[in-house]
Amino acid sequence: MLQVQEIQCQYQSDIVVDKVSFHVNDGDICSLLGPSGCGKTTILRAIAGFQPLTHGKVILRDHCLSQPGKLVGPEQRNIGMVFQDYALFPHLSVKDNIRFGLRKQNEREQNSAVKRLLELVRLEGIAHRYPHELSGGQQQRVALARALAPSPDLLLLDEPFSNLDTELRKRLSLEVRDILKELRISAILVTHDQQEAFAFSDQIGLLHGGKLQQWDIPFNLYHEPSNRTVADFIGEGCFLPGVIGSEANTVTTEFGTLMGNRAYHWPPGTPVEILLRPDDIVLSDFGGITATVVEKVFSGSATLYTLSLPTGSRVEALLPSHRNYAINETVQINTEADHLIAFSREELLQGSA
Ligand SMILES: Nc1ncnc2c1ncn2[C@@H]1O[C@H](COP(=O)(O)OP(=O)(O)OP(=O)(O)O)[C@@H](O)[C@H]1O
Repeated sequence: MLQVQEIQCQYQSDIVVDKVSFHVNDGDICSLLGPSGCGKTTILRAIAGFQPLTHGKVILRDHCLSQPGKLVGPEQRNIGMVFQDYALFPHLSVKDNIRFGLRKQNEREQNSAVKRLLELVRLEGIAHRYPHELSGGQQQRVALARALAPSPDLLLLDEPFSNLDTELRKRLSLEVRDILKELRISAILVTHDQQEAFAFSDQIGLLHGGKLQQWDIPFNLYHEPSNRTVADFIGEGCFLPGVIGSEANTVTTEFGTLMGNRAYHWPPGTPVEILLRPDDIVLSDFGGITATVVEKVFSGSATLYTLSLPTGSRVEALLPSHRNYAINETVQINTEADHLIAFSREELLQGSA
C-alpha cells in the first residue's frame, strides 16, 4: 500500500535520513522507533508531504507522491496526521473539530459520520464541550476522530501519547490500535518508547543516525537483532565473551558450551560476544555458576539484578521479586537462551565506534 523507496532527506548539506526503505501493507500498524534526532519525524513529514526528498520515492497505492523535484501537497495525499500536541481548534467544540475533517461532505453525511466517530472514540456524552474542557486523553481521542473523519488511506501518528501519564498512555495506545484494526486503517507511529512500539505495532523500523537498522516484527527485534546497534537499543541485556565451539551452532563461554538455534558462520575458535537478555538467565539448583549481586532494581513483580560472574563479566537477570537477594549476596545461575545471538568482536568494535 505504501512504499518508501531509498528516501533521503537533507537540511542544507546535512543528510538526516539516509536511503531508508520499507513498505506498509493494508491494515498494518507500524512504528518508527529510535533515539532522539535519528530522523523519525523527518520520515513521517516526508510521507505526509511536508518534507521534500533529495533521493528516492514515496509511493501510495501505486501513485508516486514524492521524488526529487516532485512533491504532491499534503492535502492531496489522503493521509491523516495526529500530533503530540493534539492541534485541536480551541474555538470549536468536540463535534465541530471532528466535523472539520468532513467539510467536503453534505450536512446529513457529516452528522452521521460525526455520530459514528464520537461513538468510536467513546466521546458521545461530551460532544458539545470545547478542547479546554477536556482531559489530555480526551483531547487526543478528538484529534484521532478528526484525523479518521475523511477515511484516510494511511494515518501518521507523531508521538501522540507522549503528553499523557504512563497508565493513560498505555490504555489509550491499545484503544487506538483496536480502533485502527477495526477500521482496517494502516498507520505509522513515531515513538522513542520501545514498550509502546512493541504493544502497538505489527512491524517496527529501528532507526539510528538517519539509517534504518532493522524493519521487523517486535519479537524479532528483541530476540533476533540484526546488528549491535539494534541489540543495544532494544531491551536490556549484556554481552558475554565466548569463542565459537567445534560444532557450528555452539559458543563456549563462562557458562560452559551453549547451544544456539543456528549455525554461526565463523570458524571454530573465533572470539565472539553473545547477547544475554535478563530473561535468558535463570536460577539454578544444580550446576551453573556462582554470581554476586552488584545492583538491583525492584519493579513490582520482578527485580532486575546486575550480577558479577567469577571472571568479572556482568550479566543482568530478571527474577521474581518474592525472592529478595541482597547486594553482595551470591546466587547460583545458568542460562536458558534459545535465541543465542552472537556478534564477532570486530562487529562489536565497529558498532561502538
Ligand atoms: N528544520 C530543521 N533544520 C535543520 N535541521 C533539522 C531540522 N529539523 C530537524 N533537524 C535535524 O534533523 C535530525 C533528525 O530530526 P528528527 O526531528 O527527524 O528526529 P527525531 O528522530 O524525530 O527526533 P525526536 O525523537 O527528538 O523528535 C536531527 O539531527 C535534527 O536536529
